[in-house]
Amino acid sequence: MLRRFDKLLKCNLCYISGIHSRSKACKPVLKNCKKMFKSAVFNLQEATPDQVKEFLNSFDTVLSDCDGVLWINNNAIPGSPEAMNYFRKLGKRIFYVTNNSTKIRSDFAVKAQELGFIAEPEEILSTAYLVAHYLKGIGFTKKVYLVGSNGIGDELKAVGIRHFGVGPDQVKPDFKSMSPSDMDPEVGAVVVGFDEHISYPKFMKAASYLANEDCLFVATNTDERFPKSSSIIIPGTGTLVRAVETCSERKALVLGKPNDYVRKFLESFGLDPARTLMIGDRCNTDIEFGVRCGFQTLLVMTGVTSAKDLEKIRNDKTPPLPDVVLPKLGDILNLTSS
Ligand SMILES: O=C(O)COP(=O)(O)O
Ligand SMILES: [Mg+2]
Repeated sequence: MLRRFDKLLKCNLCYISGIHSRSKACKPVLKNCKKMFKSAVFNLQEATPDQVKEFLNSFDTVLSDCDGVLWINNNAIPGSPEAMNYFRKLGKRIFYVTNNSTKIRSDFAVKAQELGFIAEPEEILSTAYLVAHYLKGIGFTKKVYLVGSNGIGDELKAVGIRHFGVGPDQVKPDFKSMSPSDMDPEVGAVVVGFDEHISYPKFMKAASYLANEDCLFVATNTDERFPKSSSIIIPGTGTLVRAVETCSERKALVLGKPNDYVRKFLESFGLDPARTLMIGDRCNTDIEFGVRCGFQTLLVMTGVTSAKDLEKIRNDKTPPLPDVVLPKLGDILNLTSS
């Protein structure tokens, strides 16, 4: 028999697929479904204390996105450390799954700890780490031309892969004077991650290496923007990846959420998808990833995807909607104490 909370989720799915009113399973919870007509996803704040309890009992593993769920830049989102630590106290296994490539795992763990989260480097799954793991896994022995930061560079170094390219390019007085002698014949892969020193010469080099079809093209993620704390837009890594794809006329192998490499990597931990919760602030990466993996999904509204975006996604039916939504992760604590 379906539990009450499962029924709610089912109704949500029925509604999205447009067969809500014909589904018998929905009838017992039509009252709740009416609320969903407004919000399109189940707002956990509208759950009864028993439903919240059931929700908390319905997963053993929590995968949380970082930027926009746990913190923005170097500031914790109020309540997020307490909520994550509460999950841990309940005995949940925790993984921090971030598309961010600017740090090695141990530095991410230090950042998390400084912001109040209990975190170990082994619990961090960042795209810098994934790139090194991927290249090592395929036995890559050549050099990497890296459009990215030291986060990726240090992870590559840790697995014995040579790389160069971090930091500002040595721009010649006239960029058109770049010649084949400026290219390193040992390069066998171009890796693109977040690079605050991105420049025209870097695009020229990346595209020129990629003109050799044996040269691998790997990217960390395609997030369009970082979550913002003011009206200033901070372009995300997707901006750079799409630019290199354009000038190289090739498609990158993208390792970060929502792509398959993260799922394959997590498989080694033996997670039960039905009892895993993916928390995110972005529907086209975090929630899409959770849905592809068969996880439960929780969207918080402290990062990229806004209520207005959700409405648009509901109409366009893409990317997938989350199962449940909360204004911020810390709100879960208020629901459990009532
Ligand atoms: O760095 C990014 O673009 C996003 O990082 P996130 O996956 O932790 O939100
Ligand atoms: Mg995020």
